[in-house]
Amino acid sequence: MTHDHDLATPVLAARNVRFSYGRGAEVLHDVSLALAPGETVGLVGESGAGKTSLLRLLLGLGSPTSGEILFEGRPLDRRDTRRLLAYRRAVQPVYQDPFSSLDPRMRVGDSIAEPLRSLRLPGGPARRAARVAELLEAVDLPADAGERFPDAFSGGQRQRIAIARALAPEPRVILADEPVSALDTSVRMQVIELFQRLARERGIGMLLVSHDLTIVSALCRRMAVLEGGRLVEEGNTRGVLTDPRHPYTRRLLASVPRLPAL
Ligand SMILES: Nc1ncnc2c1ncn2[C@@H]1O[C@H](COP(=O)(O)OP(=O)(O)OP(=O)(O)O)[C@@H](O)[C@H]1O
Repeated sequence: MTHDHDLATPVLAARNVRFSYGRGAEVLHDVSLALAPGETVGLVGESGAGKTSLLRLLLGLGSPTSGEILFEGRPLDRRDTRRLLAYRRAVQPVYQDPFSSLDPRMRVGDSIAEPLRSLRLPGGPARRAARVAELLEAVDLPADAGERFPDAFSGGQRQRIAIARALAPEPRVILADEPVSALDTSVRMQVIELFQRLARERGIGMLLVSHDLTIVSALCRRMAVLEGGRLVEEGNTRGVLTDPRHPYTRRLLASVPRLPAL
């Protein structure tokens, strides 16, 4: 696998994206957002703003009604299977609910190894087992965790397992939809710290959907604000949180009980 990626080209971008579910009303109106290599971006906005819809399109789980999703600078072509495979390896999701994102009948090690198989990464069983051990260590889980089933683990541990699985194909970006909001407050910060470490040590880019500005300010250098399907503000997180330009962002900030320390 080569790692000499072009540092100037965004890994993933939405360009003038419009989207509606079936014949329903449009839920994304001309949204453009780019993720540079290794960049951490927070996507915030109230419930129904379109955050999850945008994430789904970036994950390839649907197509924009108009506009494009660009991977490494070029639109995705469904017929180009080689490039599609590279995209599926490079862009990995982490979901909100770690209780429904893992197959309860599969041993944790098999769940983590599953993307290696389905994304056709080279290596046989021995190499996969070594990789699973490495991934468990990367997310601070004991080596024997791979032998057990998901029900042996707490919510925070399950989210670590989901993160290990997302890391398996050596992604360039992780798209995380409210990855800690289902967890107990006591373990939230630990999972956030894990994301921070992965971004720092592995240079993995991150698009983090959250309604929690404390988390966004801890993890994301840049942030974008969606309101009613439109990107109304975007910029350096510190800048946006200290000097919000858009009235909607000001209201969002005002609704946070305690402003994150900047
Ligand atoms: N499967 C669906 N079919 C039809 N409409 C949908 C579907 N999923 C979402 N919507 C609608 O699309 C709009 C945007 O929803 P979306 O889930 O993307 O927002 P969100 O910002 O992620 O909200 P939340 O924070 O509540 O998850 C909403 O009006 C929602 O009702």
